[in-house]
Amino acid sequence: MEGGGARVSPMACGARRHKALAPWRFQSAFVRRETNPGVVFDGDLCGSETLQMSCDTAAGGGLSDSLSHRGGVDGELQVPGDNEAPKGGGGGVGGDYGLDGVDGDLVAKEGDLAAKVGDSLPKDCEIHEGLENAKEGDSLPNDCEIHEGLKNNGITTVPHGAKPSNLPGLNCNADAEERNFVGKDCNLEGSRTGDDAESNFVGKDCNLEDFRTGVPGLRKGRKAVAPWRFQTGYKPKWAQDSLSGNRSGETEEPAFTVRAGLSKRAPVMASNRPCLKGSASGGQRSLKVQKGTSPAPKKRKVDKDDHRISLVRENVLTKLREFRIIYKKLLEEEEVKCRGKGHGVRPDIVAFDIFRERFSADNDNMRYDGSIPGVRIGDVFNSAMELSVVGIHRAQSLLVDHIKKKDGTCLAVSIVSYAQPSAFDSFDFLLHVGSVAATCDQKLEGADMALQESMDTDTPVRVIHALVTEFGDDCRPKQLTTYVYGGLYLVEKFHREKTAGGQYVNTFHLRRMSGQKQFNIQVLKTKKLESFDGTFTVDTSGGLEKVPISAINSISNEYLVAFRYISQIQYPLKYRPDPPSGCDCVGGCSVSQKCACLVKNGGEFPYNDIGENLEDKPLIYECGPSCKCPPTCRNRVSQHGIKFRLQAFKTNSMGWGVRTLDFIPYGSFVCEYIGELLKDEEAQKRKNDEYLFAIGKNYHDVPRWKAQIKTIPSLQNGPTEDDENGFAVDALNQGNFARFINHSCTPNLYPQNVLHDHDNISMPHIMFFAYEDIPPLKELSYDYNYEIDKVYDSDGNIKMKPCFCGSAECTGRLY
Ligand SMILES: C[S@@+](CC[C@H](N)C(=O)[O-])C[C@H]1O[C@@H](n2cnc3c(N)ncnc32)[C@H](O)[C@@H]1O
Repeated sequence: MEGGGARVSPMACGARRHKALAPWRFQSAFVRRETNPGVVFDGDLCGSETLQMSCDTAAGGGLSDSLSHRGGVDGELQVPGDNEAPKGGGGGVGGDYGLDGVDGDLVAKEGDLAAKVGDSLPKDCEIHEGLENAKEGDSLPNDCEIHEGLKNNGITTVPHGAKPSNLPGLNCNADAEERNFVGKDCNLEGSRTGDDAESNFVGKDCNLEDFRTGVPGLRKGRKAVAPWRFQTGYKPKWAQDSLSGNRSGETEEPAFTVRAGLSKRAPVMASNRPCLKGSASGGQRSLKVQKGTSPAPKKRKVDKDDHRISLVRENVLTKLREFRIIYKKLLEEEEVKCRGKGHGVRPDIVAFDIFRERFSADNDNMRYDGSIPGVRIGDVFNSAMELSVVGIHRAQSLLVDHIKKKDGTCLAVSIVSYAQPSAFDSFDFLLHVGSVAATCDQKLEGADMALQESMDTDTPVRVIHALVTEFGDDCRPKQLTTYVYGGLYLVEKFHREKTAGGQYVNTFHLRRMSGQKQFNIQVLKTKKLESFDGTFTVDTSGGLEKVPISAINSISNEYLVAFRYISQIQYPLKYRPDPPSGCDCVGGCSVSQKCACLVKNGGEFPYNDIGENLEDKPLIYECGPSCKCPPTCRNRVSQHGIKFRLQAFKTNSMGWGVRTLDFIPYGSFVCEYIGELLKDEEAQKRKNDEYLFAIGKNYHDVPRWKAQIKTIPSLQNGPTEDDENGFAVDALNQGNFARFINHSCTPNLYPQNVLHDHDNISMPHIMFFAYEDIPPLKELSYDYNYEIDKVYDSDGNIKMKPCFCGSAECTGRLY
């Protein structure tokens, strides 16, 4: 981190000194891409398909996936277990995962995935009772048992006697997570009953209390006025282009575009981001604005094949979206239940049942071997249930999914591989360790026999890589599993190896079929904790956040810089705002009841019925402490704090950054920018302005807010003195993890002005919302909105700083 920053002599700019000095960065006021009706699916990225499918999907609709909410709660989701990721776990997390490159989402490296004996599995497996869709011997190996209680989760095959460490993604602790699908004969009891399952999906102790409550204030910054960075009220360039029709970067033209009907949600592809023509909030981006260089949009020819393909793809994405919506709703219900009494049934399983009812016909008719139309190599799935939803691997099938042919023989059609790639491994070759035979004479059975049949008949097998990220510490190790579709493989050969224990292990060699798209994603390294050579902090918030905020540095031994962690804005005594007047909606707020808070919002709920803010607004009034409505009121969203698991991590070129470990649906509240409230003059005097965020100044700067402003009573009077001389939040010495969120020219967050605990529009809360669906492991970013060539040092010289966001739309300079 550099100190000093954009210091400017207060007088350097004449009357509006701040303006000249500071390119105020970080403005909200941006336009959602949803305004662009088209949904674009990404094409190749670096020679490979991207991991954005899940995003796309969600783009359409919505919802949160298992990961997200699991995290939501206590971060207990992932179960740890002393088992480590199998081979290659890699080396810790690290690197600039999200920002460098569009889809840098997940990332992994190539690796020979070299599975070792026991790697992906087992032998005497047990299927816990209640597994409705799995029958004994179904997809599994020898000597399997079925235990009670586990319904449909396809999860529980566990090898007798196998060490946890042999089972990637397997958790044997009480916290255990079932989603890894592997299971082991360990303590899944809880899971069966749903107890531990909840840990995985809702957070262990169901700390979902405030799961979807409010959002705090919002702010606007006036460009001219605000000196520093971090102002709300700005519109990313691509967002603007989406309105204007301009776009750039044709080289990143998506493979195809779906024009209709995906959903209310905005497209998410980075490649579809048009070039910005000028900032909605006043043209901060002087370079672009001055030059007016936005190229005219090029029309892409879409032929019939493209159209057909896009429809198929759309169908897949729609299913996934539907599933996520169902799942999200169930999570919310689960949250309510948790508040009341105990745990319920795993929502992902229930969601899948509901989904199946709705889409049963489709699934039944689904072609089941070979590639699945509409599913692309590199597509990312957030849970095993999602694999089933799109048809690449049935939920009840554990590691190997197989089908019965007419002649009665079984054919393996897909494998979920938990072999973790290491740094130099290749995805081209895969070893799958099947069941363990008691004697060398024993016949192949179940899934192993199906794999042999696939080998004999040259039947391609879909391979889904289950990438396990460990992110806890020794005491509370946790895992995050993300599934990436790797393409078709052929089973080349199989052999039996004698283990030290005298048993024979069925080992299958699979080779990736040539001619497929490269599978070159980088995988978050999942190094064994004990050999991790970086630094790791379990919770940088020290328990102040509902969800722990871990910090990891896998590129050096440097710990997160010291600062005082606070979870609420620090108001100097003299500026402490008064509590607002509240509404009287005892039974809950509604537009028809003329809720006083909704009236302040212009007569409408600012959020949709699942708490999403789908479009930035000049200001949002949430219900607050004086209101009579319950905490579950739909008009309380950002005030309930973070619900996604987020992690500070050391990037290669931008210092520390923040990434999500969960899937974050578009429109979701992510976090607040917390720090010390300062008057502008005071902020100007601070030597280090790297963590300053100008607030409350830009309500009237955004042309497209004009209509909305007319409906918000508090903004009727036009710019006030405070617009010129307002406040800033400084997170340098005290703040929350949001201080580590880096800038990107194609950000995935936007700041929103929100008020809930006071009514002073010059000091709204800065609440970040997801500008798009954000997949797990993606770095979070927002646009600092610096005005190029308008940042000065203390001698009045223009300061320049290169931008390392890595976006295709990068302007090259931070300021
Ligand atoms: C609010 S801090 C963000 C957290 C910071 N990376 C850290 O380690 O504390 C802003 C500073 O991060 C760095 N930074 C953020 N985004 C950047 C980008 N896209 N390119 C280069 N540096 C960036 C710059 O040094 C900037 O002044």
